[in-house]
Amino acid sequence: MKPSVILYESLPADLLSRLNEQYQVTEISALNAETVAEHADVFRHAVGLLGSGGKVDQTLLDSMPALKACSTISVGYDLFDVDALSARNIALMHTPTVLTDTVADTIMALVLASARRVTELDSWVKAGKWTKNIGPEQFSIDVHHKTLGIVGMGRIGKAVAQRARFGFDMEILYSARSAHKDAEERFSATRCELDELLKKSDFVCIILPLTDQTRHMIGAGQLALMKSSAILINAGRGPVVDEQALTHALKEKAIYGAGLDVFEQEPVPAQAELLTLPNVVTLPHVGSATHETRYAMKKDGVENLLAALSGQTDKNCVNSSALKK
Ligand SMILES: NC(=O)C1=CN([C@@H]2O[C@H](COP(=O)(O)OP(=O)(O)OC[C@H]3O[C@@H](n4cnc5c(N)ncnc54)[C@H](O)[C@@H]3O)[C@@H](O)[C@H]2O)C=CC1
Ligand SMILES: O=C(O)C(=O)CO
Repeated sequence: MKPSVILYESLPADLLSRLNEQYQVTEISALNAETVAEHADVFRHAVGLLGSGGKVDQTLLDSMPALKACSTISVGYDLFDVDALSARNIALMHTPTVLTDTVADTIMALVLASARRVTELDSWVKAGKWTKNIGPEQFSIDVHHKTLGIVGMGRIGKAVAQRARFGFDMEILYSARSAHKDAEERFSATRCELDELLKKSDFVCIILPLTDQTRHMIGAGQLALMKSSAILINAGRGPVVDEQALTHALKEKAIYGAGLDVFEQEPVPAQAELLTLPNVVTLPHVGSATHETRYAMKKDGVENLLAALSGQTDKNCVNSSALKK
């Protein structure tokens, strides 16, 4: 009998058949307490777990004594208890390379849409309000030649810097725990403290992972440092920004606007005050969600799981250094 793998995200037929060649695959609708209880026996025997969006914590691991590898169809892995996985010698695989450019494109879309009021004016035109020549009420602000501050100068941060520098002639500032000489050389990026970045930037782009250190890194105090003409973009994880403080800053016009792909609670509740504000552009966490990139992520996810289950964790493994070979 083939060893068992649990799949909690749908796969295209070609990728599913690659898994099926070697493993008995059980597909579940989502990873949660109900599906774990429903398929308790499969969870007890499964050696692999593939999907995205479910919490993989100690409670889940206790129900999976045979688990050898998890493969998340995402680059972010904040839903995983990495220490608990490493303590059990379970590999955690992710998809860090295939989505970088797509997410950077989404971030530039948020920069442009929020600065040039694309969605707001689109609604205005469609509502039949364009009845005479436009005036200053419809004017917006320039993106080109402005200063972009990047908080999270990793793979995606650098891809954003590249677009901003060479596509829009923007000055690039970044704040980071250590210097990124490659970004300084390629994009003439200047490293500075977070406070200075917030004070000087016309656009503040947050593309950080969610960790104990980054949770609410941007709160009322940080927003107060930003220029009243500046725009905040968050495409990392929602809880990095204190949403209540952001709502207040936008309402008071303490900052010009925001572009958000991620929220403290997802899906963002329909009654959230944030959604009533004209100076915020919202997306439903679609940073990587193009047909091409979502296929590439799923392919990576399958290949990562197959590799990890055959003992290969040299590529795309979050906790390779903690694993006993
Ligand atoms: N909106 C979306 O659909 C997507 C969101 N993401 C999010 O973006 C994050 C970043 O992705 P990548 O650029 O591929 O990751 P990365 O690991 O290449 O970059 C993250 C950067 O943040 C820095 N960082 C971490 N903690 C920090 C701290 N406390 N202070 C300052 N800098 C800190 C790291 O040193 C690194 O340079 C992911 O972890 C994920 O949460 C990623 C893909 C899609
Ligand atoms: O990969 C991630 O971390 C996402 O948020 C979705 O692509």
